[in-house]
Amino acid sequence: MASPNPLLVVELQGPDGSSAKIHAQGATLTSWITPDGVERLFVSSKAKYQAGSAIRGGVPICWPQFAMRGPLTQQHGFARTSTWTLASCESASVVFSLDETSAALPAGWTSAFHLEMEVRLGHETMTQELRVTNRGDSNLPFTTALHTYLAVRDIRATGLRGLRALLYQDNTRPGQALTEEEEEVVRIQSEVDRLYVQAPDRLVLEDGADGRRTLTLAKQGFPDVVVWNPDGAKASGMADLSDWHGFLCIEVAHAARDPVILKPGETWAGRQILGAEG
Ligand SMILES: O=P(O)(O)OC[C@H]1O[C@@H](O)[C@H](O)[C@@H](O)[C@@H]1O
Repeated sequence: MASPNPLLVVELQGPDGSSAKIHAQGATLTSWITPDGVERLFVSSKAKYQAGSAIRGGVPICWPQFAMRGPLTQQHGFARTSTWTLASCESASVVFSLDETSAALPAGWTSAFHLEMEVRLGHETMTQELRVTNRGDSNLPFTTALHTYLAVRDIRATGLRGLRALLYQDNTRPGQALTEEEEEVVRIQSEVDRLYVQAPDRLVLEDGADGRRTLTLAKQGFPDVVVWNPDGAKASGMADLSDWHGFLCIEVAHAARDPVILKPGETWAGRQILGAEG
């Protein structure tokens, strides 16, 4: 079988005039333009599109490990740095797949698996589903996230609804479990790197201080949510990041508590549904 092509890009057209682009490199969704012509995802202008690298922006897939929450020494795992294979494609949907025969595996990896990443455009919605099947004969544990870089006009004028009073683990203060404030809207005034435990299944992003452009983010199968923006000081040390003001990462995740443990033959699925309301 021919090797998957890291430069392959699939373009989708939604039934409502929306469009999307998905790169075979990491099966990374890199563009979702809603019918109003607005690009809803952020991709760094310094992003690298090459085998072995993760694309800085869009929706990289963290698997089989979110951050360093697992046995691998590779932050966020190898799904985002592997080149996936195009499995099927229609005008408004696509499925990419990855298994142990073509993934960029770390030394010592022995598990057999099959991943599928599906993107589907609907009416004012974009649905993205990750499916993981254990093809081996022993349990397959993993943590995971869809690391979504949402485009915002100005991070300082961005608000997020749905996190009120939630328990979170703060990655800028490791080891600390904290509780979010009682405010309805969380605003980003400095570096943020929080893993909210058992977050609600629907969040709303307000893009702009007036809250006029909103985006809803619904999740199924992912209990947790990560909110990340590095702010200026950390961003200056990231060679492939162009504009830290222009995005907020909201990452549906299964990472805070026990890993998913898939028995031989089992399949796990997690989904996010982004909806543009204006
Ligand atoms: O630079 P990377 O590996 O893409 O990670 C970016 C960020 O990803 C977030 O998910 C993590 O919570 C952050 O700690 C991390 O800095």
